[in-house]
Amino acid sequence: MAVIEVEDLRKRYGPHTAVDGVTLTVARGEVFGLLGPNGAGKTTTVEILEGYRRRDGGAVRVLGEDPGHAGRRWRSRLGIVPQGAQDGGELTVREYVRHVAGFYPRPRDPDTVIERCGLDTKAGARLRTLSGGQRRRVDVALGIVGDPELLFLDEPTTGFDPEARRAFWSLIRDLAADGTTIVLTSHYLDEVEALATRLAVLAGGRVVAEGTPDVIGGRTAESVVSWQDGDGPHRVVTDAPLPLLSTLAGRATPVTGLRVQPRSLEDVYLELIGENR
Ligand SMILES: Nc1ncnc2c1ncn2[C@@H]1O[C@H](COP(=O)(O)OP(=O)(O)OP(=O)(O)O)[C@@H](O)[C@H]1O
Repeated sequence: MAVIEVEDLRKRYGPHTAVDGVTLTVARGEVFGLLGPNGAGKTTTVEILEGYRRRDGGAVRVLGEDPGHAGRRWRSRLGIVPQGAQDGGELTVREYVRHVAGFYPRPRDPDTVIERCGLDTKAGARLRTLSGGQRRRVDVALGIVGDPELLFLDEPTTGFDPEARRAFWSLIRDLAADGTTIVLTSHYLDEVEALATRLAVLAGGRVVAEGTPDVIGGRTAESVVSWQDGDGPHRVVTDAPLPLLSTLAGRATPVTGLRVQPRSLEDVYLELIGENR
């Protein structure tokens, strides 16, 4: 069943068209990645889906309702980790997470959420004393404490150290395995590749590619063959790797470090946004 249905979504800011006919569907339990350069329209699109921004055109259904007219009950089914971090302040992490849990009809246990977000040693610390990455973890805790059916994550791991990022990935996988639908906006392509079951690339307010991370943008149509020999490292992008491999196999001098890989998501992404600039 579709949790998000967007048809020909449009949004203008004065003369500037920020979202120019976006159509997409997200099914229950998917981790849907939204990629695109700065200014592509990702946050505008997501804020319309969250009911925080009005659209100028198109049809949108989120959890069966139009976000432009949905009420508090509908909102309590969403979890949102927006781009900007929450304010600091005099509350402790535990006080703040408990406070926000109180807004939801069936919240998760705040202490378990704090622990899952790697904040147990900071539960008693005041928000203003946290590092940037720790504050971001509080944002994630606030986004999931309501036990949302649909979770929006806008660049969630900015400022995370590598260990915290891996722990976050495992948290997201657990949430998805429990049936939470997740929309993940990120500039970290490795993050999207690791987590997304499907993704869309936005450029200039339009969807320029959509698919699973392994096939998007014709990723599997070509392979990258790389190896080393006496002349140094080599890298060839080809749609026919087998003849090249058999040539390399027949060489008198040895070839080392031979690898055959699909094109990286980064290569494909840069090509897509370059074509649609
Ligand atoms: N409130 C606003 N008023 C005027 N223009 C806006 C407003 N919000 C966004 N825009 C413009 O709309 C376009 C899309 O912005 P948006 O924030 O949706 O992009 P984004 O893909 O989320 O970018 P980023 O990766 O930088 O977060 C940009 O050109 C931006 O300058």
